[in-house]
Amino acid sequence: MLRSVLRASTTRLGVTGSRFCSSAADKLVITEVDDKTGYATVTLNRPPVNSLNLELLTAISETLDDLQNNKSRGMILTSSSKSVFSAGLDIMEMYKPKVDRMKEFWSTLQDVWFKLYGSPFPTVAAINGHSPAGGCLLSLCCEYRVMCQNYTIGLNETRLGIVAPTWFMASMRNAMSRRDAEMALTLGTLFTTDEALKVGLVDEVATSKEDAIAKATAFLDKFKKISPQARSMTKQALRSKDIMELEDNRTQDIDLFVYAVTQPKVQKGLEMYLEALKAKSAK
Ligand SMILES: CC/C=C\C/C=C\C/C=C\CCC/C=C/C(=O)SCCNC(=O)CCNC(=O)[C@H](O)C(C)(C)COP(=O)(O)OP(=O)(O)OC[C@H]1O[C@@H](n2cnc3c(N)ncnc32)[C@H](O)[C@@H]1OP(=O)(O)O
Repeated sequence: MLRSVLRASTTRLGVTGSRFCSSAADKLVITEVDDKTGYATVTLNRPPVNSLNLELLTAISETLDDLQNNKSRGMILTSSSKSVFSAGLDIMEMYKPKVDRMKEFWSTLQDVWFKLYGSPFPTVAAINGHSPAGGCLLSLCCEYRVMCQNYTIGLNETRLGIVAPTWFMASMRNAMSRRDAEMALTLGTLFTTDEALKVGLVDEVATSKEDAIAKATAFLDKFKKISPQARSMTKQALRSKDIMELEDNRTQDIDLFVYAVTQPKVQKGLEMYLEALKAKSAK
């Protein structure tokens, strides 16, 4: 039985700050905690495609703080959309950008990655829709991925003429073999659910969102008899090299992002990609 909305952070209009929930529907991130298990289901709620803009990333970051402060027993990350988990970074944050906002945007994405990839509590992504690029990254930060049938997932940055940062790559390498990660990253492969299962990009396939949540819960249940402290220390030790690498290079990483994305050739590529997306959605 879902008990409470721990916190529903940041309204969809992008007002920074937080309010305790009145109506969850207008929140960018909805958090519900199950009374019995103590697990939090965190639902991304930025229609139509949960593209990750500064406001949504801020809401995710605040939610992860809340879960950590409340000593969460586990988190299931999912989406309110019927067909998209997350369309990745909001391309509008990168197309004709204002540099100050762009820096804040990237720094907030880094925060989300630190908090999710390094979270002390166990995390599962219930991927109930397409999950390209930044959407795939969010799921890769989790320890386990359950994906519904007939969607696509992958780090497809090279298809947009951009390069996935090294910490995106490290997250993928943590889930699948180095060889498969290299092929996937260089080709910008978007895997179908079944293909993703074969290469280990996802761990289980589900028949519906409910089935995905049930499987995610079963994964979290596996830790019932394991010491939470031993579990989290083990996870963090395994991931610490990747985390320290970005910690040591945060500013350079932001500068590189700004430099790369503001290149005229990259801007042109983003413009064409956006046009193609809009033309497709207009059909
Ligand atoms: C070694 C390292 C060296 C250097 C590295 C240094 C720097 C790195 C520099 C940059 C790194 C950037 C990393 C980027 C990561 C990203 O995440 S980029 C985003 C990639 N995302 C995608 O490619 C997905 C695009 N979207 C889709 O494919 C589809 O929308 C979908 C399959 C997700 C869903 O399909 P549909 O349900 O059919 O929905 P529509 O396509 O009709 O879309 C509805 C609506 O939403 C708009 N939209 C979709 N995706 C985005 C997006 N990502 N951002 C902004 N807007 C998006 C789409 O245009 C439609 O809009 P309208 O036409 O309705 O206005």
